[in-house]
Amino acid sequence: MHIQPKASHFINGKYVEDTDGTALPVIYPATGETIAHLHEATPAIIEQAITSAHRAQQQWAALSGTERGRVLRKAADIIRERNHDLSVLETYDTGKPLSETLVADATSGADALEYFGGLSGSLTGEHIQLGQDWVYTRREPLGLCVGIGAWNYPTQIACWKAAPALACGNAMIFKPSETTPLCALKIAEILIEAGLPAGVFNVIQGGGPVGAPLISDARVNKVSLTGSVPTGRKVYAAAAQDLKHVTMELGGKSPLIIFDDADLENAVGGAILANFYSSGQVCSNGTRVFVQKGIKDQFLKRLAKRLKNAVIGDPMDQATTFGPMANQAQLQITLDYIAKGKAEGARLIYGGGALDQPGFYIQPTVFADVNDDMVIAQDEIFGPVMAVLDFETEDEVITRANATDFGLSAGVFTQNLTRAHSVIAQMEAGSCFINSYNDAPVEAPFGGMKLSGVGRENSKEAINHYSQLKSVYVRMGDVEAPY
Ligand SMILES: NC(=O)c1ccc[n+]([C@@H]2O[C@H](COP(=O)([O-])OP(=O)(O)OC[C@H]3O[C@@H](n4cnc5c(N)ncnc54)[C@H](O)[C@@H]3O)[C@@H](O)[C@H]2O)c1
Repeated sequence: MHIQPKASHFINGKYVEDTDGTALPVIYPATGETIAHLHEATPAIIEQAITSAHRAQQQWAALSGTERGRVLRKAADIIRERNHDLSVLETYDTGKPLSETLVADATSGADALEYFGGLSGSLTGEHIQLGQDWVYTRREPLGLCVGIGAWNYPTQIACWKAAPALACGNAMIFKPSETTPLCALKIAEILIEAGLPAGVFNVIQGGGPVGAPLISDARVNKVSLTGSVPTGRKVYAAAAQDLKHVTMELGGKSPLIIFDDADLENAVGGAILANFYSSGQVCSNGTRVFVQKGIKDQFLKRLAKRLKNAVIGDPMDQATTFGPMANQAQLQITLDYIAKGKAEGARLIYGGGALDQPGFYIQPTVFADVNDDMVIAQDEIFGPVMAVLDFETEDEVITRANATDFGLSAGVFTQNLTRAHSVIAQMEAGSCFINSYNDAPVEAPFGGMKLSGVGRENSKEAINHYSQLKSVYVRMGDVEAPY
């Protein structure tokens, strides 16, 4: 297993290095050790990536959808064959336990490539008869797309963006998060091995200073960002200068509503999945857990008991179910929020501190008796901190659940399915769950309302965000001009 990649960037089908770029250490979150060194893209690297992607796009778009799809499906097969190695790499990049990465990262990326590879041969326009004249539509690619990733799901994010973009005949330059630069390079390598023409998918490294010039380049037609709301505002504003297409997958502070009549074990399990998977670093997490008063005490008791079963430790040990945070900065942000929660008077019922060992480890943490106006109930923490809030009535909880500028996800646990559908229909959120939480199959649209995003990833809907329609009017008779 080679952790140090052959070079920092992957452009025009090859690894490329430019050591003039600022050094980017890759830190293994479980130990704090530096495991690889990469370099931020220089202006020369950025130009090389844009030139090669721009050139390769037209050749790629000229293939039939079926031919493009074959490449994507082959890449999906290779990813599945190498799932173990790719999962180990994802664990090195993020610190997430192997027990998670083996089932949720490369496999999810392969699902996206397989799904969009299957769809690409069926992308068609329409024929609209208008008397003897007619209109037909052509579904055309946007051109050159830029993908910018967050650090929590580096393989999945690269594939969720690349798969629909490439299926539609676009080229892509993907810039992973500067803290998790390794996995996207492997995806680029695999796509070439699967037959993708050189230059159609490129990876360059760096932070905001590398992302910004990509967005402002006139040859770029679309930007798809996964990141925080503040970054989303900047990227959206930069893209707006040239009215470029955007997809924005941003942050959240999602509500999970548990009614008295919920199945207790399922509700507790849902709350655990909604807060502690990937050590809480999931955008759609249901971190405001509204629990109806009648079930509250039992819920907290069972939750605390089940949390004791979390196995915190070496992420490479498959028995481990809770790994470190992805980086030191995020660990500190999370600890600061825990301190705020204590200072605000929330009742700490589980966890609450960092682990005294190397690496960025923190305990899964639960606060009860949280009020709507506490900072821990309002801000996205992006760490393993659950805020439990009490409620009494359905109307009350709907109003309080929606009282946020975010709108990524929402969940409800109840055995009354009429109520479940009615409550979910009133949630101002894009990705919702009934008696479940955080399922993200490629067949389902994924994305947020309000400040949580623009556009949708996955499902047939993503095709609309990586292609544009041209309509062509065809006159069969003579042109009748007024003069
Ligand atoms: N909705 C989703 O699908 C989803 C998924 C995962 C994470 N997220 C969100 O991502 C955030 C955590 O990730 P993060 O800390 O990496 O986010 P971030 O906003 O700090 O960075 C995201 C990406 O944007 C790049 N970037 C920063 N400034 C830029 C600029 N001016 N121009 C271009 N690119 C720029 C970064 O280098 C990084 O690659 C959380 O808010 C989380 O909710 C959302």
